[in-house]
Amino acid sequence: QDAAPRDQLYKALGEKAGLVKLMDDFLPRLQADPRTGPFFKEVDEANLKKQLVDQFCEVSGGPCVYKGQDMKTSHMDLKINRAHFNALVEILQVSMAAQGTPFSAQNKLLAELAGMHRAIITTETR
Ligand code: HEM
Repeated sequence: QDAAPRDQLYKALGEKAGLVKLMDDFLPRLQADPRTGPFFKEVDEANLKKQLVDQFCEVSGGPCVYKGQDMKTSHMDLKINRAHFNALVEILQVSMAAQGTPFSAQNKLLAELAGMHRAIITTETR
């Protein structure tokens, strides 16, 4: 059997245009959800969107190079706990489902991102 091409997930996410559309849906949901909204009140939205598109593109095997800060540095002052992290993952899944992303691709992307939890979660307190 041939190995899956390394950009298979990127293609399933609809490539760059699909990721831009995903972020157009995801960021407003993050802002509207009471669990995550407070974190995103004063962020530079255009920059965050660009960084997320590049990061998800790279993580999914696409032809992008993420040039933002590493996950530890960008989240260290935010006091993110497990509940915040899980809420973001849940909202991302809702967004991917709304885009019609195939379920297997949803799960592959979430598995990649789940591996970043140690860098992002910095507190046990609520
Ligand atoms: C797997 C989960 C996550 C990923 C992949 C992720 C990814 C990113 C990326 C790529 C950036 C941009 C960094 C830069 O501009 O250099 C960022 C910034 C940010 N993230 Fe996350 N993040 C995750 C979880 C979370 C969670 C759970 C929260 C809060 C609920 C959060 C809140 C923020 C905020 C507020 C910023 C903007 C920081 C600023 O501009 O000062 N992130 N994230």
